[in-house]
Amino acid sequence: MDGSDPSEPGGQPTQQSGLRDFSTSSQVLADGDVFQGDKIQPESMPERESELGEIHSAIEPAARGENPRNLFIYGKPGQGKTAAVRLKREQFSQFADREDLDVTITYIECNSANKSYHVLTTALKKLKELNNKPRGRTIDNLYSEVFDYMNSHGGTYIYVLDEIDRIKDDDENDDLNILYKLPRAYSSEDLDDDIGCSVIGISNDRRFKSNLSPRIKDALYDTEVDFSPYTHENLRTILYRRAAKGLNDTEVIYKDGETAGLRSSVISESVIEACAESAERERGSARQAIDLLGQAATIAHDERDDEVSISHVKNAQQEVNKNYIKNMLNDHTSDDLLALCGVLYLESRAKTPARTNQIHEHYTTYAESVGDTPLVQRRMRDRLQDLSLTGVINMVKVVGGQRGGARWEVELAIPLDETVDILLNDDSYAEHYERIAEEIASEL
Ligand SMILES: Nc1ncnc2c1ncn2[C@@H]1O[C@H](COP(=O)(O)OP(=O)(O)OP(=O)(O)O)[C@@H](O)[C@H]1O
Repeated sequence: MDGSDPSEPGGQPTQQSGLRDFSTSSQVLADGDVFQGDKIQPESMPERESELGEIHSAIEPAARGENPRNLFIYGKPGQGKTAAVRLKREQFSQFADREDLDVTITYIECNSANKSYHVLTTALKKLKELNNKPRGRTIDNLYSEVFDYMNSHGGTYIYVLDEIDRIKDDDENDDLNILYKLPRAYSSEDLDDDIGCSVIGISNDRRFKSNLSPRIKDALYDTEVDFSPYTHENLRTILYRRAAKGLNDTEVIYKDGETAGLRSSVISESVIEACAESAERERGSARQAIDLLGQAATIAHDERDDEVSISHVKNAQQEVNKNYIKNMLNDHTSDDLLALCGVLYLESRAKTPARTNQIHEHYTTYAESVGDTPLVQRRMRDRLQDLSLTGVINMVKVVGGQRGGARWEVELAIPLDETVDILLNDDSYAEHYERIAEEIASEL
């Protein structure tokens, strides 16, 4: 093989052949990895100064040999919760090394450790630096092993439980629930008096707290920090720093220690503005803003352009929106999604804000069409409430209708076209929702 195009006499690749030359470099991208998922950890987060301060205050007692505070961090997706905790962990670990402090901060991703049992096996694997998680133990054994380890090694232990809302035990017994046990271990008989222990829980699910038993709530919620959605200005400065890292010939301009602008030959302020504006509209997610900029830069590179332009951003937008919406839908049950289909139908016919009885009518037809038993209106309204808590729809109570009573009004909070497109074409949804989505799409 000589790498030539066999379909062409003479073997030269052409535009028509659909083959593009590979390239080892890029006119715009200095390091595309900078925009990939959550691969790169920010070295500073000036937009989260006060939230970092709260994390700092919760951890710092450990430096004085006191027990650190339990902390609960809430915020919508992409608001820098994980990044902020990691940044503080890094900063504190360096300080602890310098000062020879015995503090262990263990980070556990509860998405894959979604039962108390799995959290404990993950904790043991990390604490004891095992190759695999321990197997075949009872939950009592695991608690004993974790506490024995802490008692015998001494020091202070901070457990970061990211996506803590994923922990759902089959056993309703609080005494065996990690969310009860760990935050109060410090004052229990499980740990020796000189051992410190606390929990930092991170969640993007507002429903989580309301579903906890009062005992767990009490144990877990010492201090709560809310990561409110990033503003347009926040997203702009986050994007400046990412652009300077990931794009060629681009640097942030600082004035008196503050971010003042961007100097670049491959991207203009207006393109950064467009990315920030789009992400702000979609609940101010930094992840989405960074994704969008990265996709736009990749399209510019693929097209062998020497600048990232607004039209690259527009092309990238649809793809990024779709990924974002898919992540949101993943968090919902089939009943939620059927109720959402009712909203989508009305939204596509410009009949929103809609009332629950209108949505229920379409929801019922859709549930029956896929062989599900429809919920009664009141229970379907609970499903709508769940969709509202994750930001898929807006749901407001309006007082003073025709009969003077209160009623709920609902409208879609995410882009209509992309949502319908996912239900219609995405492998995870199309099998169940394709027919329904076709009907909704018929008027788009
Ligand atoms: N202030 C910031 N400066 C630089 N990068 C940021 C900032 N905030 C967030 N990011 C980046 O945005 C992405 C999302 O952040 P992060 O994972 O911390 O969000 P999150 O709130 O934990 O989201 P989720 O609830 O979805 O897990 C990451 O790539 C992170 O590095």
